[in-house]
Amino acid sequence: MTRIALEHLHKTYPRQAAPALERLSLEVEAHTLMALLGPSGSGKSTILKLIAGIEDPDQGDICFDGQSILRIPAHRRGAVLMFQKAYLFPFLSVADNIAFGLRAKGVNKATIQTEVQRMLDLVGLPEMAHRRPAQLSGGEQQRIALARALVVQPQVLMLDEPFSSLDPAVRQNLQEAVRRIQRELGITTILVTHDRSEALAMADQVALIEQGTLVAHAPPQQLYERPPHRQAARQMGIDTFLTGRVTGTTLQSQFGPLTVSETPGHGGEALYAIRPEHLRLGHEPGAHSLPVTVQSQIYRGDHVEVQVSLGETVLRVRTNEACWSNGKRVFLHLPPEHLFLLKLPGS
Ligand SMILES: Nc1ncnc2c1ncn2[C@@H]1O[C@H](COP(=O)(O)OP(=O)(O)OP(=O)(O)O)[C@@H](O)[C@H]1O
Repeated sequence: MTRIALEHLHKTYPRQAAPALERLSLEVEAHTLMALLGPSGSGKSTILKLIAGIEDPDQGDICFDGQSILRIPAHRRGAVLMFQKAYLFPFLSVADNIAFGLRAKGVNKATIQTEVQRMLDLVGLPEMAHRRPAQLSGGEQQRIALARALVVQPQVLMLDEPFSSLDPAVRQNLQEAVRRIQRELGITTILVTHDRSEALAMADQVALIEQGTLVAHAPPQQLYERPPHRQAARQMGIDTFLTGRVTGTTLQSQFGPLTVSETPGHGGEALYAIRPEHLRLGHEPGAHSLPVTVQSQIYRGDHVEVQVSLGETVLRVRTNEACWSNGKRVFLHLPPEHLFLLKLPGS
């Protein structure tokens, strides 16, 4: 039942010119999973380190259910952290690894035994109690690390890229397990990732972090389908932006006139975006098309990524056909219903 509030967090590491976090505020509702998504070095792990008490903020506050935790020592905050590597104790059995935190708390032997088995069942490895970490696969080690983190019944679970060293099948399997367990226990969880699909698949809310600041946060589908501004749209994989004035339903874009169905309600400059999978390529012009030149085509199994140039601008199109030869003049279709408005910078 823990709601986390990060309030104007500011952190500059010693001998660093730029702050790792710049007055960042964010709330994580109780029982939910918040994914922090952002490029390398954007400050995601620093947020976890501040919550865990590994580092202290220069300014700002961190509250659990309205109470500041900054004066509470790290080991009493009830926040556990799981990393990319499992860091299990190699000479202890799986059961002893999981029991470690309970022994440190002086919990009696019978309770420890029950709790360890409960955790092994929870992470789907009920028969593994007597194995050593070296006898487990990478995915199994991560499940044991999760069991070890959860056995102490923490208030907050923090996951720092816990799946990034695993192969895709194991990774998906563990993502699903973590999501199931998180929901079952209702534990407030923060997941750090730079994998967009992972954030979208797992989170109740996704927070986009860039250069130590919060760019946007919203439920995954909302953020993916309607990012609020260009910066968020870029992080959601969009790179086709159109600007210009709208008269009636015609956008006088930098590439030529285009029909839009959503209009800004003012006569000034407007900014539109369209997802790569909503762009269409064709050999014939149409009502909502622009002439482009094919630059390259990359076959990606479930889709083909085609890069086309429109004057100086290069755009990415996601299609199902691999028939676009380099240098060919074709037509890029922009369905009006998929062109959506973004906030203009400073608005
Ligand atoms: N202990 C430290 N001392 C000095 N600078 C640090 C330290 N830890 C992090 N930084 C710097 O702070 C910034 C934010 O780092 P942080 O690890 O929080 O980013 P991140 O988004 O988690 O990156 P990644 O995805 O690569 O793990 C980076 O510029 C990094 O170099």
